[in-house]
Amino acid sequence: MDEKITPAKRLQGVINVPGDKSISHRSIMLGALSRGETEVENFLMGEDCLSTIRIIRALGVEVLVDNNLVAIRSDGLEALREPVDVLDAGNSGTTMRLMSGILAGSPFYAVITGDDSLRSRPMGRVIRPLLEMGAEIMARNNNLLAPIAIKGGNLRPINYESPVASAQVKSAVLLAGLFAPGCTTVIEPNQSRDHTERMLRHFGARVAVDGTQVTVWGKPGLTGKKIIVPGDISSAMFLIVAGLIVKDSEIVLPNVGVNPTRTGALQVLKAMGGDITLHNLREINGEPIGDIKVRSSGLKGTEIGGAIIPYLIDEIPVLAVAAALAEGDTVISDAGELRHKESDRIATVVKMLRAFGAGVEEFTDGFVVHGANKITGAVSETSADHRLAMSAAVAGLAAQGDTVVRGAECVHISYPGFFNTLKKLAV
Ligand SMILES: O=C(O)C1=C[C@@H](OP(=O)(O)O)[C@@H](O)[C@H](O)C1
Ligand SMILES: C=C(OP(=O)(O)O)C(=O)O
Repeated sequence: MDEKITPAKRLQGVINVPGDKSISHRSIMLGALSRGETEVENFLMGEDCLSTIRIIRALGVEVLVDNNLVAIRSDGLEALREPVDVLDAGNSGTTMRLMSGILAGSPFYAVITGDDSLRSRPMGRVIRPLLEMGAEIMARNNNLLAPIAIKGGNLRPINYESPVASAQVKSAVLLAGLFAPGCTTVIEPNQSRDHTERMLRHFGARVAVDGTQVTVWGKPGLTGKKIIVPGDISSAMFLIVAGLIVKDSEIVLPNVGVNPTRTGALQVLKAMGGDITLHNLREINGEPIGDIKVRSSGLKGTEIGGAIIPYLIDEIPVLAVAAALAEGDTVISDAGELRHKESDRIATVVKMLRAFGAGVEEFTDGFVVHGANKITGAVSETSADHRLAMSAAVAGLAAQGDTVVRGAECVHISYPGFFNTLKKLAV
């Protein structure tokens, strides 16, 4: 499906962004491992999270869906049953990697696969530690790629030093650690998002965090809980950048998750000169949330690299759009992980920005954007990558001339209703 974007004169409105994708996945998985009922409000009904629901159902746990409300009923850690067919994680890396940890702990045989994109993404990073914990695992291409066949059970706890800062790797090992007697520890090179740690505590697990080191105590008695999913800061970021780069705009986004391991892009945009303010800060189910207000601003180029990268990894495509309209250069480095997402997001972002007429140079682990105060409308291919499609649409709002976003239906992965929201804001 193609979506046509016309330049916006200004953007104005109050928008409730959909529920956080990372937290939605985890609410279903931890609900399925907890005794009793878990009720999830504001669940993200995006394709990725629906893949998680389908898999949990295929493992024998009841999941009821009513609009954005989800209820899970489970008998606890040992409730899952051997699935009769292959499990399909679709486009979702989070589903495949976190579920691999749960399957490694469960005493039965299961095979998990995904779409073309997911079958080309690195899975050795979760398979290696799970093998070390004692799971039997076979996967394509020498245990590097899905489909992954897992015969789980009888795990031992490990101390795992992860070579990558990845919440999916950390979470896979911590979730497997729930099934192992004793303490399982993960150490990361830099801290990644900590939703798993926060939610494990909420459900009653014992978790210790010391800098980049996280330990979970195995065999906990988890109990069902109520979860209210905050608005997704990663989805909000498309509207925030749009509000900054389209003249005379003012947008308010209530109830958005502002967990510090997710707000790197807010820091960067503020340092670039963005008028972004946070209001009504509070906490729900162990996650900080607040209301975000953004006004159009003149932006300056910046440098993005080092320990902040995991705190803004999914926002780099849209930050690159902001950089294209900023004064001066923006350099993004230490971001090699982008090559392992739904598309190779270094190559695809560079190609997208060039289509809009921006000056960009590609490196192995990042790129530099030569900012200018003008970009021109483009036909943007999206490589079936939701974040690319939404970034191109945001660029189109501030470009001169019309833009066409090809394959725009992929936004359903994380932000159903995205294009309607843009239309509503363009008063
Ligand atoms: O744990 C999660 O929910 C996620 C972790 C990140 O991936 P990595 O762990 O591969 O960095 C992120 O890019 C993804 O969108 C969601
Ligand atoms: C990388 C992403 O998700 P996942 O790894 O779950 O496919 C994303 O949503 O940008």
